[in-house]
Amino acid sequence: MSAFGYQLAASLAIAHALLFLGHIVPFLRDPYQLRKYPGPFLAKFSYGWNLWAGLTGRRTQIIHEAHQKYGSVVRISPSEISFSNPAAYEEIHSFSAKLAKSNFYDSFASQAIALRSLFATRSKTDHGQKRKMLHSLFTAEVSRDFAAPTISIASLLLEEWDSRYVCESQDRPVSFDCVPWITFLSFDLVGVFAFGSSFQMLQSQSDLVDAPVDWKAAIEQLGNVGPSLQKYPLHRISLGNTIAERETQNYFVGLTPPHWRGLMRRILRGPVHASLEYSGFVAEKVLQRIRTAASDQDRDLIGRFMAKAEAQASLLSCILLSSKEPVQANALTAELLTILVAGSDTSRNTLLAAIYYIAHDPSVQQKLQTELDLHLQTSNPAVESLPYLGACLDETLRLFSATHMGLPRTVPEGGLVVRGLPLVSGTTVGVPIYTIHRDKDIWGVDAEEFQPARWLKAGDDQRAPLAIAFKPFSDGPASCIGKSLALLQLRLLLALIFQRYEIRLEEADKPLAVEDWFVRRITSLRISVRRRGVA
Ligand code: HEM
Repeated sequence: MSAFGYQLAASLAIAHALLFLGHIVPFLRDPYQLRKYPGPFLAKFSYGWNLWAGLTGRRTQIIHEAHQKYGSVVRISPSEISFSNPAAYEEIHSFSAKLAKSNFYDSFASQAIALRSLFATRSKTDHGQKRKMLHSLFTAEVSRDFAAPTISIASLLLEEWDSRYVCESQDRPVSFDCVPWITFLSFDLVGVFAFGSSFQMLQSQSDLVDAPVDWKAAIEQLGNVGPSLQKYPLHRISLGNTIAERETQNYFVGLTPPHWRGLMRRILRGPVHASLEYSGFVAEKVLQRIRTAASDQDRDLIGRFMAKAEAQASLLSCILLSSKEPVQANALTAELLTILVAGSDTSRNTLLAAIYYIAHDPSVQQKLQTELDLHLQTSNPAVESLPYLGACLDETLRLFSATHMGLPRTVPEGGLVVRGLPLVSGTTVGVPIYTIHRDKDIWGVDAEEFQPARWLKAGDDQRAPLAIAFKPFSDGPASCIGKSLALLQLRLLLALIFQRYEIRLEEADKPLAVEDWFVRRITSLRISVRRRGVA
């Protein structure tokens, strides 16, 4: 063997030895005292199993199957335990529990802006302060201000569907993929909520938006918001694809152990760039909106703008007007980076799933339509009080929670006992929402089936156990801040869509086409629509 051959063999031997020691030594030392817990063999030694499960796009299903195989406590990485018992949710996520978000959330901190959003904030104290500040912008009362814009934006969707897909002869319905339409709708709605104006995607039938070519210039400008802001050369980016790439990247990086994250980001160079472009886009939108309030003429415009109820309640307007401090453009941008995603992706996928489930069962669709016809007046759609509509939505959120994984939390100093098991400080714990939503002990033998009636049949004594195992919006201090808005909009949209159309699935025998990342993503849903009451 040549000298080079010896060198190569020696290097490989050292690399293998290091790799072996790097996994075996921690396993033998067992710093988290997790050796006694069952789980996939590789997960005992390496974070690779968890990352591999993520890369397959079926991680929640894989962890669900691991629970079926190993029981209610499963070790899914050298430092992480998954609990499938619904009672563990309360112990981990309640207000009295002291667990902070795990280092998974570091990956959701913007690479472009030093400040963290509420969602990515891990320190309990900082998170509590931010939450207190933002709370008043997400109350049920504020959400109700968005009912009117939701109806008017939804009517654009319905007009488009009427003109394109409702044909004279209902014998040959036109089938189409409704995913792009619901995507445009969701972005337009979150645009109104966040910036006071829609992205007009339904009008343009495109999710292309203008973003600064030089994203860094827009970010730098955030630190120096003056009356005369710089203009940037812009280019068109697909907001849907950019956000999808950003979210997938955040999810993979979050599943990677912290010391390997730099390498992972280098591997995911394309999505990392998409994420930075997205930051530039949001920064530019924030700057534009602040500029609207900055000059004399714009103050006038803002005055008129604020007179409109829906604009008055827009997130940005509230922050701008309620803040006594000078506007922190970078803090706003950090928050909006999350809210544009959290407010569109989750609702979009939930709405698509609800359309799928309701259309899948003609008897469910008919019952819903009977309720809508009896009680819904277009002028005043009091959707909050419609029980079957509420049951359809709850059942959708049960079977299809947009955020469905075990939301990882870190055991604090001093350790913690979960379900009677002592856990040492630093251990990561989670309860997969996907799995507790399918627990047969709670939901019955038909747990896998879409049965809205289960919510109406449940007597008062049965509601408490159901509530313990129903966490689509999570629970406790870091639960979904947008829950009221999401529920209001989803109820309205479902009511408007199903009162107008009878919907059929083109491929009713096929399961939903879903990709499983941090937010579950429906990739296609082909339907046909028939105007109700039209022969
Ligand atoms: C069906 C729709 C929705 C579902 C299923 C949902 C679900 C969730 C869940 C499970 C969490 C906890 C995540 C975690 O701990 O890692 C969460 C957090 C959050 N959601 Fe939602 N969400 C929805 C809609 C919305 C909307 C419409 C908004 C805003 C407009 C929003 C904004 C947020 C924010 C900012 C957080 C972070 C809260 C915190 O850390 O305190 N969500 N959501």
